[in-house]
Amino acid sequence: MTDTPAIQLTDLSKQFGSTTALDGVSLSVGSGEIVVLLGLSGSGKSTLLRHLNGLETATSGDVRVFGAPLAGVRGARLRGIRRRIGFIFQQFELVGPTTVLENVLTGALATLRGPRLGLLSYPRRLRVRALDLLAEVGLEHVAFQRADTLSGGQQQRVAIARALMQDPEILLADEPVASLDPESSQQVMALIREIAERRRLTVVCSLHQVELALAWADRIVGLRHGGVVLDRPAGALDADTVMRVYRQVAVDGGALASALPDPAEILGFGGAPASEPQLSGVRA
Ligand SMILES: Nc1ncnc2c1ncn2[C@@H]1O[C@H](COP(=O)(O)OP(=O)(O)OP(=O)(O)O)[C@@H](O)[C@H]1O
Repeated sequence: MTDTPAIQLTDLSKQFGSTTALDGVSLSVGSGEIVVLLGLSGSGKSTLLRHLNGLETATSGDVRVFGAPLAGVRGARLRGIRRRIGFIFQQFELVGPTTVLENVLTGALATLRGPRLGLLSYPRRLRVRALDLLAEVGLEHVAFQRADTLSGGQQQRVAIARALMQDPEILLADEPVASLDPESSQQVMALIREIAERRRLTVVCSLHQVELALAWADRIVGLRHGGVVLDRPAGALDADTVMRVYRQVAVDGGALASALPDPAEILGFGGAPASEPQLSGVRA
């Protein structure tokens, strides 16, 4: 790990009109760290991720990636930063009617001039590289198949290969297994971890599965109403502890809450989180 954090957020806040999506988030992620963001639906996970590659601009506070502030960065400089950051999404975002290989190749578009249409419009060295990446995610045998003929788990692996075409140093993942069955979810998460370790990537990934997060992450950051309420090494937490916090939140200060230890005590924070009426986003 280098001394400069890969990601540094200082007092980051984001307003969408009257909605506070992020509320004074400070977070430092070291190079090579694998971090999971947990939190109820609407707690700000996607908004936080989107700030990390300049898809959102902060209302206030500071976002630094590789030590460089993102505020006011536009055009070629922003594209240069984004090239170092891969992003994978819940719905894979593949072009269904085109081949798997061409989908992977689109990951290199930011490095090329002009539009590309068809496999042969990409330089040979990139086609070779895309095939190598498909082999890395175990899908070289479907390279020439249409992307929309693959299973969800396979499509997410194609999306991972596409992100790797950029040779990123940071990988952001927004609920990458939310559309997958439990077995495919395990496989995809194992693959991301394996690739991240091999390539020494910094990973920030939002998830809704508490058990999976605990088994997979180096560190867990819990968001609530756009603020950080938990930041601990995964090895220092267990599912019961994390779920107690969700339940405490869900019972709105009722009987279960009073029967449990103060979450501030469990989590090492100064103040207990306020009540949270919705539990619909918890899919643990
Ligand atoms: N572009 C937008 N315009 C207006 N409000 C937004 C926008 N993006 C997010 N929000 C709001 O900001 C808050 C945080 O949303 P965000 O999508 O970051 O939550 P999340 O934790 O990722 O939720 P989920 O787990 O459901 O994906 C929510 O209240 C949401 O409605």
